[in-house]
Amino acid sequence: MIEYEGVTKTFPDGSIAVSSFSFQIPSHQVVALVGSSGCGKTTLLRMVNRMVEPTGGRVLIDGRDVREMDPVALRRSIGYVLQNGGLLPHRTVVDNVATVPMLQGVSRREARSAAVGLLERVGLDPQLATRFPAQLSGGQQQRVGVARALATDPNILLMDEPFGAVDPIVRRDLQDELLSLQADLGKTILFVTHDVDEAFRLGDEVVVLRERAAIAQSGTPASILASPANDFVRAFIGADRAARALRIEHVDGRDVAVDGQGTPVGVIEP
Ligand SMILES: Nc1ncnc2c1ncn2[C@@H]1O[C@H](COP(=O)(O)OP(=O)(O)OP(=O)(O)O)[C@@H](O)[C@H]1O
Repeated sequence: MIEYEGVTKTFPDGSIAVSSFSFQIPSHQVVALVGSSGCGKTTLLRMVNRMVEPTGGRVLIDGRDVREMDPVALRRSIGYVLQNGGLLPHRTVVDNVATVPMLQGVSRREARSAAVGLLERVGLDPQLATRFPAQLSGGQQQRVGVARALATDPNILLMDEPFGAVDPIVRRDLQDELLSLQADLGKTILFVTHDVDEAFRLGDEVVVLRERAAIAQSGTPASILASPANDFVRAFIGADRAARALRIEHVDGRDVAVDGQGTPVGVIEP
């Protein structure tokens, strides 16, 4: 479990990125932090692996204050996926995935062979393993980023807008892939996005943030959709969502779900 206890971050220039944020991320769950640009999502994420140190409050992992942990060991024990992949440009795909395990003492051969397995696992053709990152599409690079984050078999994955830079179809594929990996692996995942649909699709729980990481609402996607806590959440989860509000029509003895524009979107099973 990851716990934020009254966490605050004031940067040296006086800007307050996070003000008194408290939240618990249960183990083996995906929690999606969603909010507009600049609301403090990345700052929150980076506090877990100590890339940002809070100026107040504490972050605990399984009851232990992260400040008591060695930052390098901590970072190596937590998977981190960034929007642009964050891959090392001068190393091949397979070596990008194998590097951290090798730093941890795994032999080159073993690390490379595990890396190829992981690349397959995230849906990447193993033939691409000897390419360099620049020779891959954006979506393929993100898959490598996920494989690399998983290479040390961490309990925690931090994902910062990992699918933000790819087209909607590839994005959807990557989301599916993550959901299927998570069904097998059961990691504790903290996922940052500004896209409400993505947050609702991936999060077991969603935290809607406003400026300075104030929690506007948290809960399951269904509970937030069913009863937005206030006008901010209502506006944030999308004016267009009202247009998408579904209704049931009876057609040929079956219940068909129809959206706000009258487009049938599916059949309701009895
Ligand atoms: N090193 C820094 N020094 C000063 N201010 C910073 C620093 N890093 C972030 N901030 C400020 O803190 C606030 C939160 O930034 P953060 O990157 O956490 O937001 P975000 O929600 O992740 O935004 P985005 O979605 O645009 O990445 C912003 O106002 C930002 O300008």
